[in-house]
Amino acid sequence: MHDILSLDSYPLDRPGSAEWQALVAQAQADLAATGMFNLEGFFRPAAVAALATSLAPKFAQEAYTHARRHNIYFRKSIDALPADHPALVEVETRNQTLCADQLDGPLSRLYHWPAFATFLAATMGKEALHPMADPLAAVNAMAYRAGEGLNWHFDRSEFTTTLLLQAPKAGGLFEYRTDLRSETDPNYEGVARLLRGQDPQMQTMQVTPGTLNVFRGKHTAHRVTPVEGDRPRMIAVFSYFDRPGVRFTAEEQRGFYGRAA
Ligand SMILES: O=C(O)CCC(=O)C(=O)O
Ligand SMILES: [Fe+2]
Repeated sequence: MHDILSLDSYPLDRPGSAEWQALVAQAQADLAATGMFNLEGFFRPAAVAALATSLAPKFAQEAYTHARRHNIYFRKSIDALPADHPALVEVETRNQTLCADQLDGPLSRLYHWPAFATFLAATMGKEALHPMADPLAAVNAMAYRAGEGLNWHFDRSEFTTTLLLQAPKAGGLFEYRTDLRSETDPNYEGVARLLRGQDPQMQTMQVTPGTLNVFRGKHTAHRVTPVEGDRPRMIAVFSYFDRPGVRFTAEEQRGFYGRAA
């Protein structure tokens, strides 16, 4: 893994060592304070540049154009809400996705490296995390070209792990509103206010390519604003779960990837 990861700075290959424990403790402190942590330069700059270059033609030729209108919940309806409630207002998303079965190479290697899941589990205070058994969802790469983004949503999984591969010239900002809802309070009025663009607690995160970001997105609403300019924003998304064998349903696969596998 030394060829692609900065293991001198981020000793994921030495689980249990003092320096590994210090890194885990720092990540946990960041998560508690801000709902996320970033490891800047986690992926080596040369490796991340090479990966972006190698993925560009794949995006052009093979990617699924994910284009749809959806609400912040990615659900057709919410039992407690009338269909015209402002929390259900629809937004538009459009981006390019490469699925796990289209990604061999460094992203797949990292996803299946047991020490990566071990580290992520430790930061989350979990005994273990497991790769998905889903041939499409496990690890994805997404590209956002000019005018494309990912609109407001809550994640289905408790947290999301991403690696920025390429930054756009402008736009493509990651905007988020921490703890907009909770397990006990859906805060529909707060959701409506955010969607109206009137939430003063909305924040923006900017990271450099090669940064590993772990983000608690289940209750923190977030979006990627439309990219501007001719350099796409490219990002990898890694999905792990508490239990082994997790798969999307065929319907979920078709919704996200336009095909089932
Ligand atoms: O592209 C990003 O930075 C966000 C990705 C994201 O929110 C997701 O995959 O759920
Ligand atoms: Fe998300």
